[in-house]
Amino acid sequence: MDSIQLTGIRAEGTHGVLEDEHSTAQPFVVDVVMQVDTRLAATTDNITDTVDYGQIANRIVHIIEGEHVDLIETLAQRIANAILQSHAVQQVTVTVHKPQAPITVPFDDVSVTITRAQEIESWLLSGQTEPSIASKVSSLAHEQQNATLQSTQRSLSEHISHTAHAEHTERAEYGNERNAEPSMHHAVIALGGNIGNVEQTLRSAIVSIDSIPGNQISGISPLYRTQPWGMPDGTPEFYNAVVQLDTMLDARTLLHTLQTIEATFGRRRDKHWSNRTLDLDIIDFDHTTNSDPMLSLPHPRAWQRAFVLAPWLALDPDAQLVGAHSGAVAELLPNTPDAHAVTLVSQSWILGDSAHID
Ligand SMILES: Nc1ncnc2c1ncn2[C@@H]1O[C@H](COP(=O)(O)OP(=O)(O)OP(=O)(O)O)[C@@H](O)[C@H]1O
Ligand SMILES: Nc1nc2c(c(=O)[nH]1)N=C(CO)CN2
Repeated sequence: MDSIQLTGIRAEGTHGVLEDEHSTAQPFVVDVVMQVDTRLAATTDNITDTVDYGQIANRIVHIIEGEHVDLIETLAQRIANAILQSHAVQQVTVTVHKPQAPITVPFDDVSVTITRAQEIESWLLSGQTEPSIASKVSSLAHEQQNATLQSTQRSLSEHISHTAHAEHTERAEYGNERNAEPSMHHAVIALGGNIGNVEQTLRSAIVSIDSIPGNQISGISPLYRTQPWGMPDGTPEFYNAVVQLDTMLDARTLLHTLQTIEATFGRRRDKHWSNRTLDLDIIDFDHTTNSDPMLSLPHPRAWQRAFVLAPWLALDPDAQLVGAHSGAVAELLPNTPDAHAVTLVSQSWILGDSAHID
């Protein structure tokens, strides 16, 4: 198997058993070896067919600088979990060095090395769940994941062959370049829901999106708890997040894929703005604009929704909305009616370690 190696990633963190280590940052250095089949990428020369090592480096720094843990074993596990979010990585070996560890004799370095392989449940579950429950949930998650992937891929290939027949003369629009070489697009997708175990659903939905051939999730926002926007009093609160996606799909195929994933997670479309298990909206696609009601770009209501703008801003402080209500997301956010109705739940929810959500 091919491997991609990233060594000497450095950042300061407050990890350690001693009280003083909880407050005084010290350096941690991380090396990773990722097992990736690079043959497809070498043929297509396309980053979405491999792993983006720049993204991996950012994830590692985010974890080192993030929430305190006592042990470098735990830190290594969190880093492995975060790397295995990229499904191109089949196995990863993580070494965490702590060169200034509080050891009272002269020493060069202390480190831990772990090897973990790709298993969906390795990052869907925190390892903090009670083991018997964990194994049940993990196999359910796995089954649901496989079912989602198969049904989405089936639906996607049907959609592609249908549209290829029906619309072969159509002009290229918002990334729908039927006669051109496929190219890479950048999308921002909002996720939300207010029925069931939404946190788990959102995590699984992200895996599903990332699993579609040609897709690579490149950024995941923190998780927010949000008051229902434009919905009657008594509506259960929502959880919302935003992801950035590199995709070879055109915008319409991407929307179709997202709707198939919504359906697999039990989304019903009986009423407008109704309670839902999962909602996936395309907020931005290559900064293009389009007024087709079937696919409006950017999303026509994003500019007035803190439940979209707050996670987007947390993910990308320079985010810009294009179109009729264009502007920096940082400037649009304070003017939204729900600006004070969004609460940060967790930065690292995707790793499965946020506070319990009922
Ligand atoms: N940018 C977009 N992202 C997702 N759906 C869109 C977009 N633009 C238009 N649509 C269309 O909107 C229709 C309704 O979508 P959906 O059921 O997700 O709406 P909603 O979540 O209830 O409301 P809202 O669109 O205000 O968030 C979809 O069938 C889809 O064709
Ligand atoms: N807080 C919150 N409110 C909403 C949401 C949502 O995701 N979060 N989605 C809606 C329709 O898409 C309507 N209202």
